[in-house]
Formats: sequence, structure tokens, C-alpha cells
Amino acid sequence: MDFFLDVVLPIPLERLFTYRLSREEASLVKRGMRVAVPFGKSKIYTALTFDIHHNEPQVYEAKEIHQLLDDEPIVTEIQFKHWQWIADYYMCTLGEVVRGALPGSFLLESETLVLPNKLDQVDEALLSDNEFLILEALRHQSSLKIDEISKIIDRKRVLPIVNQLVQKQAILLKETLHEQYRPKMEKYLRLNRAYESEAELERLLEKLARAQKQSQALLAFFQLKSQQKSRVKVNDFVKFSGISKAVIKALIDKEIFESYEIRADRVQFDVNSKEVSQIELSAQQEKAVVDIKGNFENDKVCLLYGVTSSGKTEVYLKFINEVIETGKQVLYLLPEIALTSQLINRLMAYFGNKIAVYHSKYSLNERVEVWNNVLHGNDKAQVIVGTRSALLLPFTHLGLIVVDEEHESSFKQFDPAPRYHARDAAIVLSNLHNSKCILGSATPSLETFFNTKSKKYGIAQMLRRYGDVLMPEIELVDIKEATRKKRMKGHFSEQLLEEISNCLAEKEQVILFQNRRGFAPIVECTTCGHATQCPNCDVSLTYHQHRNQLRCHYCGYHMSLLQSCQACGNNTLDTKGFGTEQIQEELLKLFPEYRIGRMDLDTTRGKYAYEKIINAFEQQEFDILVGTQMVTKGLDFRNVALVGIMNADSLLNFPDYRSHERGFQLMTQVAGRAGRTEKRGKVLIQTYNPYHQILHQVSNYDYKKMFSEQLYEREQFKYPPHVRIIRITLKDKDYNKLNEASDWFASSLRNVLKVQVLGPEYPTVARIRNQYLKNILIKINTTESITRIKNSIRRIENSFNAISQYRSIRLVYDVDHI
Ligand SMILES: Nc1ncnc2c1ncn2[C@@H]1O[C@H](COP(=O)(O)OP(=O)(O)OP(=O)(O)O)[C@@H](O)[C@H]1O
Ligand SMILES: [Zn+2]
Repeated sequence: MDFFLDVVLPIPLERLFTYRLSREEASLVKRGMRVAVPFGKSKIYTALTFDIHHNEPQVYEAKEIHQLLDDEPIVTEIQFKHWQWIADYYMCTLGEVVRGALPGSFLLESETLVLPNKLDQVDEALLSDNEFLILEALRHQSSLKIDEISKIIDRKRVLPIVNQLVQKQAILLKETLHEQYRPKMEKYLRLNRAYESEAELERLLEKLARAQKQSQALLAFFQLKSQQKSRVKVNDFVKFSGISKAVIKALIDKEIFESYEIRADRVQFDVNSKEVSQIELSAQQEKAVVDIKGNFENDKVCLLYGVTSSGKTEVYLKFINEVIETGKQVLYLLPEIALTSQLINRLMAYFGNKIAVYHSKYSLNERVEVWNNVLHGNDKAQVIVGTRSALLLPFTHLGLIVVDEEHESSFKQFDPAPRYHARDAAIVLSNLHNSKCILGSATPSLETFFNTKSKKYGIAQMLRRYGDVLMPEIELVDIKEATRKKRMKGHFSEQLLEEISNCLAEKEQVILFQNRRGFAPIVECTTCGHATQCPNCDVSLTYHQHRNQLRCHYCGYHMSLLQSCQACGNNTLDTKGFGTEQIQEELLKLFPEYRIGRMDLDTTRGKYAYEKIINAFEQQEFDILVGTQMVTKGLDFRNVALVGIMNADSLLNFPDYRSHERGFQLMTQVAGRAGRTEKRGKVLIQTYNPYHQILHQVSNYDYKKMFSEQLYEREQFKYPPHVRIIRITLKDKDYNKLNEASDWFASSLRNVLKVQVLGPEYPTVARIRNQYLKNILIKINTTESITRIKNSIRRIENSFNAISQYRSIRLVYDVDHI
């Protein structure tokens, strides 16, 4: 009897693909292993095995597999179930989920390039013959394809060898080139051991008697060391003593001091582990723990609704601790990579090496390592901290999922497919594992809070800050009046400037929030009104002063700033609106003696740029931090007394049913960064419209009012959580064709579905990278079967694809579009 194997290819194919297996291969294959298979004319793909059977495919000749790549499955049954759910629910293929889930190096293809890494440092004694041959070839050639390697060593089965060489750091795969993981190193200082004894030390001080600065440095070193009772960071030392780096260097050259480096995240662990291994919860936190447990007993997902700085993290820690004591795994999801670094230090202090981190900025190597550790249930990866893709790891016995900042829209993946919501997919995963799930937020999403009202989820609340610190006082500043009376300095009201000065005088720090990056979003001619547009997208170019450039934030197009207007030729170009760069620039003039940092997409491009800025602000190397919404998220700074929101109106005036909810969340979150330790913080919100209801809800911390008002509106106008939304986007370079096609699609939907169909409509930015876009929204009552509707949409899609002139059009489904 013949054996056939169904595999999942990591590409958008609707169906599984079938290959022929030998009897021997069939005895080795288990579901969830990788196989290399030929596909198309000449390509080799890595695919996942799914099913063995005896049914020969009818419409194509089944090819033989190329080779088996694993001895054991690398994907679990639960993962397959979960991924299938994601594919069905979010209307994509299982292959797309697989591609999104597996670390790239699991998916080597015939085209993958292999490059030499640290060839000189490789110990040849540890290489197999084949490994040696490959490295020899790489000494003469800058790169090799997998196929070429196959020829060199004269065998088909090369991927395991390639992986070995990656592990040995002898080679790099092309994708890894951009992603070299460099741990953040911190410089420390210590006294040469030769001077440890008192006698030697005295002799040294005598010797230095004439080098006054050097002996001062030495004394300061001892002072600091006895104060902080731990290792001495070079930066701390400079700040503490005012001793110049030149003097320190002189002492290092004389071999009196020694400098050394430690991986930053490990250091925290070394220092703190003894001091804080015990979690002492406040009464409020204890109560929350009891409430959450109550809900767990009823098998409910539980929302931990706790105001900013109420100490939600410690509550999670308590649960994490209990779960890992039973030997189970924990997944801790965060919306943003930036948040992981602050959190990891905190977690390490409690759980040491049981923590592993997983997100896209980690190298392929490390991701594979974490994958394997999770799969084998190793201690090293008992608690996984990660962003949404961590949800797709091969957990074997998951006991708890924490989704922190559950309201964040970055939990939803936009591009490419699978366009899943990590919070919702986490709840499904937690059900599959029979595990517990906590969602946490100070500003829960309307959906989640609604689910607690309808008793679908449980809720635990913490309405006071930890240590009973008062919530910051929020003041609305009317800048309409001030602008009219010309009493603004740049974009700063008198009140805001005064508060900043007071704060700086007290040696406290300030965060200023502006939701746009760059210098100014529009450069406009005051004579003819022409604004410079992106040639590829329907948006105005943003002015970036630092580079004297106009840039498109959608496609990256840039040009240098023109001297005169392209349309009328007059020298009357002026900027309109403002971004973070302009605020920073104004601050540099207003407060020349202070240090001003900026955190936005432009300053956080490098891999560790994020961490650097956050650390520098933590270490008070900046007095003021200007930022976009990056500064709003869950960061815990100790010394921030004032938060300023430069312009609230821009947050509330988006043409989007969510803009009020989002505005509330953003402002409340950024306000929450102020006054987290003892002294009450202050927040100033500048606005042209101080009567806006959302601003009042923000300044009174009235989440519940916001919730009920918004919920009422959503009910009136039929938006989530009262309906589900599927957004269909059509894309094409041809404007007319797109219009025709999207009309066709929308009217077919209207004919077939008995639900509300809106559009087609152009989005706010109707053309991106020369592709025109049109959206169709489908609103589905929560009582309706969403599966039935998706099936109908698929049938319409099939008819659509049968129309030859529409074939170039791309269709993108976004289920639960947010
Ligand atoms: N039980 C505790 N013992 C000691 N310190 C605590 C305790 N609970 C909270 N804290 C401290 O209070 C501060 C705020 O806690 P945390 O960062 O967990 O707040 P949060 O509720 O997550 O706030 P946000 O929503 O703004 O992120 C932290 O610096 C934390 O170390
Ligand atoms: Zn563009």
C-alpha cells in the first residue's frame, strides 16, 4: 500500500499539499515534524507534517519528499488546534499562521543564504567533516545557498548541519544579519585586588598624595561603594563624584582601578535577588488576589482593573509564583518590546533564570533556543515574557497567561496575516490548556469591560495607588484664549512653562507627550496654499528639521526641503502643526541648561535605542523626556513629577469610532506616569476645547462614565462590542479597476448577506506605495453565526477571483478590525 503525507506549507495555500512517502519514512513521521519538500518548479520549502494516509491525490501527481528534518515533533497538538482556530477565525490559511509562528531558521528554503560569521574563532577540532567542508568553502566565497552546500557535501540532508553551524556561531543565515543580538553591557569599576589590604591601600594613598584629583577619586569611590553596598557603575560614579572620565582613565592606566562589563539584565538579578525575593502585598492587592482566585474557581478569565501604579505587576507575580511552583509554564504578554526590559529586571529579581524572553528583536538563534526550551518544558523557560508572537510557542503545560495592558491596540497584528488579536487568541489558548488567564489594565478596552458587565469575565479592582499615593492632579489648560492673546511661547502655555520650571527646580523630571513625530506634519505655501505631497501616497510630507528633509511616514519617501513653492514658485513656505522634534527644539531654547531627551520612532530605530533612552531617563540623565505614545505605556519611572500633554485635540478628532476611547486611554496612561512614588504628581492638558466630555472624564478619572457613554454610542451606531466588524480591504494600482471591483464586491455582499455592509469607501490615506485602497465594512450582530457569514464571503471571493480582470486585486480580511 502507498503512503501519502499531507503537509502545511508556510505560504498562503488554502489546502494542505500531499507528498508520497516510502514505507520507511512513513514509520518515522509523526505529526508536527518538519520536512523539506519540493514545490513549484524548483523550490524547496520546509513544511510541517500533518497527516499520513493512503489516498493518492486526484488532480496532481504526488512528489516524493526531499528529506525529513526532525526526529521528534517541534509543534504540539495543542498548537495545531490553536493555529487552526486562528486561521479560521481571522480568515487566513494555516500556512500563514505557521509562517508567523515558527522562527525563521526553522523554515530554511532553497534560497536561504548562508554567510560566514566568526570563522577565526571556530575551534576546528569540534567540527564534523561536513561542517569543516562548508566552512572551508565559505573562506573562499562570501555566501552559499543551501543547494550549493548540498553539492559541496554531496548529500541532500543539509539543514541539520546548517543549524549546527548556526548554533556554533560559525555561520549566519541571511535574515539573521540584521538581527544580531547584542546584550546591553554596562561598565563597572573596581579597585585592583593588589590594594585590598589596608596596608597596601595606605601606601597607595601616600603615593597619590601629590596627584590630588586621583586621590580624591579614590576616596569618592570608597564613599560611594559604602553607600550603595554593591558594584559601582562608571556612570553612577561620575555623577556622584564629578570626577572626570580622564582621571578615571588615568587610574585605570595605572592599574589602580579596573573596569569591567556586565550584561545589564543579569546585574539587576545579582544585586537584588537576596533583598526582594519575598512579595509583601498591600491589603488592596491581597483583596485582588482573593477576587481573582474566586473567578478562577468558576473557570473565568479575570480582568484586573487597577489604576495606574496600583501595583498590578506584584499581583501577577504572586500568581506566577504559585503557578511555577506547581511546575507549570506561564506566559506574560506585553504589547510592546520596550516594556519588556523594565519588566524583566523586576521578574529576574523574583524568579531568576526561569525567565525567558521572546520577541521579534531577538535573534533567530535565541528564538530557536526559547522554542526548544518551551517545547521540552525546561526550567529555563518556565516564565515567558514576550510580545504577541510568544503566544505561538509550543507550550506543553501552560498554567497561566497574563495579558498586561490588555487595552493596547498593538496586540492586534495588522500586517501580514495572521491578523490576530493576541488578547483574544490568548483566551482561546488558555482554554485549550485548561489554564488561567488574567487581563490587566488601568484603562480596560470597552470590549473587555463590557464582558465583565455581562459576567462573561470576572473582575478584580484596585482603585487606589500602591502606598496610597494620590492620583496626579489633572488640570485642563485652555490654549485657545492664550493663542488669541498671543500669550503662548511656541507651543507652551504660561501655566505649562511655569510648572516645568518649578519641577526642574525641585530636581524632578518631566514627560511631555505629543502624538506626532517629526518637526511639522505639513509644509504649506502661504501664497497659494500648496502643500508638498508624497508622490507614492496620498498624504502630505512631514518636515524633519534635523535632516532638513520632507518624509513620508507611510512609505519612507524623502526629499530635501525646497526653498520655494513647487506650485507658485514663491519663497513663502511655512510649517503647520507640530511634532516631537519641534517641541524638543523649543525646549532647548527655553531651558538651555537642562537636558532634553526624545523618544519616538525616529530616535528608537536601533535595536537597543529604546532601552538606552529609558535607562538614561531612569538614571536621570535627562530632565525632560518628549515622546509620542511610546512614553505612555506602562513605564515605571520614580522621579517624574509632571506630565504635559501638548495638544489633546489631535487625539480626539480622528474620524474613527474608537477615537474617544483611545484618547481617554492614552491620556490616562500618560498621566499615570506622574508622581508614582510619594509626592502627588501633576498633569497639564493643553487644549482648544476644554469642554470636551472626554477631557473631563480624564481629569476626574471617571472611567465608568466614559465607558457608559461610549457604550451607549456604540449601541446607537452599531459598533463593537455590540457588533463584530470584518473589514475587507481591496488594493490595486489601477484606480478605475479598484473602484469597479470594490463596487462589485460590496454589492455581492449586500445581495448575499443579510447584514449591514458599509462602503466601499476610501480610507483617510487612500493611496499607499502607489496602491489605491478601498474598504468595505461588514457589521455582524453578536447573535449571528460569524462562521456562516465568513463562508458566504469566501464564496463571493471565489466568484470574484473567477473574473479575470480582477485577478490583480489584493483582498485583505481583517476580522475584529480595531
Ligand atoms: N507590594 C508591593 N511592595 C512594594 N512595592 C510595590 C508593591 N506593589 C507595587 N509596588 C511598587 O509600586 C509601583 C507601581 O506598581 P506597578 O508598576 O505594578 O503598577 P501598575 O499597576 O502596573 O501601573 P501601570 O498601569 O501604570 O503600569 C512600582 O514601582 C512597584 O514596585
Ligand atoms: Zn509615501
